[in-house]
Amino acid sequence: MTARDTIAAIATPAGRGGIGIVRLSGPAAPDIARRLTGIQPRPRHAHYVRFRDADGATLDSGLLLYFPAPHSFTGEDVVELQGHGNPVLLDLLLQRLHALGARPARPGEFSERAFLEGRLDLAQAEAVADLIAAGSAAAARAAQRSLEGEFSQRVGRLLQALVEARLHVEAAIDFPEEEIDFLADGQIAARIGAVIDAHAQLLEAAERGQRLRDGLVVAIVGRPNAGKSSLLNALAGSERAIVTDIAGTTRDVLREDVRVGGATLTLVDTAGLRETDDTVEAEGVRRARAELARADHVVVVVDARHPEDLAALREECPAGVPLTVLLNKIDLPGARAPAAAGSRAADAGAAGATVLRVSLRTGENIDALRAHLAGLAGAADSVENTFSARARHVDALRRTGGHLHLALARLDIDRAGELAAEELRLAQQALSEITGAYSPDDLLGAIFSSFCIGK
Ligand SMILES: Nc1nc2c(c(=O)[nH]1)N(C=O)[C@@H](CNc1ccc(C(=O)N[C@@H](CCC(=O)O)C(=O)O)cc1)CN2
Ligand SMILES: Nc1nc2c(ncn2[C@@H]2O[C@H](COP(=O)(O)OP(=O)(O)OP(=O)(O)O)[C@@H](O)[C@H]2O)c(=O)[nH]1
Ligand SMILES: [Mg+2]
Repeated sequence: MTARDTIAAIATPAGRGGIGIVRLSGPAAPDIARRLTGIQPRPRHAHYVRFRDADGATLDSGLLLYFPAPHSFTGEDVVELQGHGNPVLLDLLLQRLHALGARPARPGEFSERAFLEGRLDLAQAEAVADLIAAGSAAAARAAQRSLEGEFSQRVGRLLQALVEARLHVEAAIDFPEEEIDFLADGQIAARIGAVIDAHAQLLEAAERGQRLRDGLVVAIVGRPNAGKSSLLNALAGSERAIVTDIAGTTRDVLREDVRVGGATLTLVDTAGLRETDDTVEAEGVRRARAELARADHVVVVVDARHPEDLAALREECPAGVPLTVLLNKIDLPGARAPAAAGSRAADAGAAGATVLRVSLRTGENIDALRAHLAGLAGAADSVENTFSARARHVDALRRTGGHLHLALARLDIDRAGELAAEELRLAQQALSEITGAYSPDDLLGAIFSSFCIGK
């Protein structure tokens, strides 16, 4: 442990409010508090005091709290000054604290110190920021669960099983005369198999947690005039996009966050896909394809009078991205389902996708569409055991999984104990990045700098 300087920041949001809080953390905090207020703060006691300027004039009056190390949010000496919520007053107070020897905190520096002091692991520190950023009750509950260590504990349990499997492999290598037996009797492979199963469950849960945190990105694609922009407007509840009966109306990509059920989705409206000589429209089509390539989910809107359009559209969609097919305009005569179209191509187009028949004009079946989308976004999942997760965590878990599968292959197929051991070591390293037990140098800076100041 190295001695640290003392940091100060306004912890409450910018703007006027009932109360404004300035927080100090570091070894000089109690002394700075004493010089600011003239009293010696008692641990975990609320003092009503005057915050004084250098010349003794009252800057503000408020409450003073002192949490001595290590029993504080950061694990260092923490002082809170709870004054009136006026940004001018709070700035003056902060300047006074700087004059008394505190330095401005960087974004996330309080949480970073809590991490460095071992008060929170990395996933928990990230959950603090996610809790503050949560845009729905479900996302907030999930972040709370991560903050309480739910995610970290599950990572910890997997890590332990992985380390045990690794020890068995290492032991087998260390006793070469027994190695062949060890590797052949299938017990170690079974152990790794169990770790792989547990890993798959955790990855799935983390992906759900990430969807809750980040919201699902849903690209709306289809032929011109199918009703894509009408869909965006219907779900946004406003005339966000221009809708006309002219094919090729939408050219730019339009994004809109919409709430369905308890979840938030980002809908992406795009230009209708078709060959065109119009330079502007062609650029729109190019952008539509780019959105298609990076969406979490694709809604293909098809004019129900032309279900045969579906097969070609389906070919445009990247493999592996889940699809919803919306047969729109069922209010019009001539609307058909793909199966009824009698076309094999249309049937193939709908295979494996959820198909919903709607009219965006009359509103028919829109509720079913909403319920379906809410389910996709995780609102319908048992929120009870969901925890929040970030892309960083999901990425680390995917890399862990890759190494686990390789480890099993080395063992089972190649009978190469040393190579299996190395894969398990890499798996352990990737998994440890989540809670920060192992973290590459630049990772911490990247994580904490995205927090708010004062957090
Ligand atoms: N005024 C205020 N409200 C706040 C915070 C804060 O820092 N200040 N928080 C900041 O994020 C959150 C609460 N999180 C906190 C977590 C730990 C400790 C803390 O001092 N823990 C010590 C002492 C516990 C005790 O007194 O029983 C400990 O755990 O040892 C304080 C706040 C939300 N509300
Ligand atoms: N009858 C009927 N008309 C609809 C329905 N949905 C959309 N329309 C009409 O179809 C036309 C095209 O709708 P848009 O939402 O602009 O279609 P789009 O897919 O965004 O078209 P582009 O932007 O040109 O690719 C408009 O005149 C809409 O009013 C529907 O369910 N029934
Ligand atoms: Mg449009």
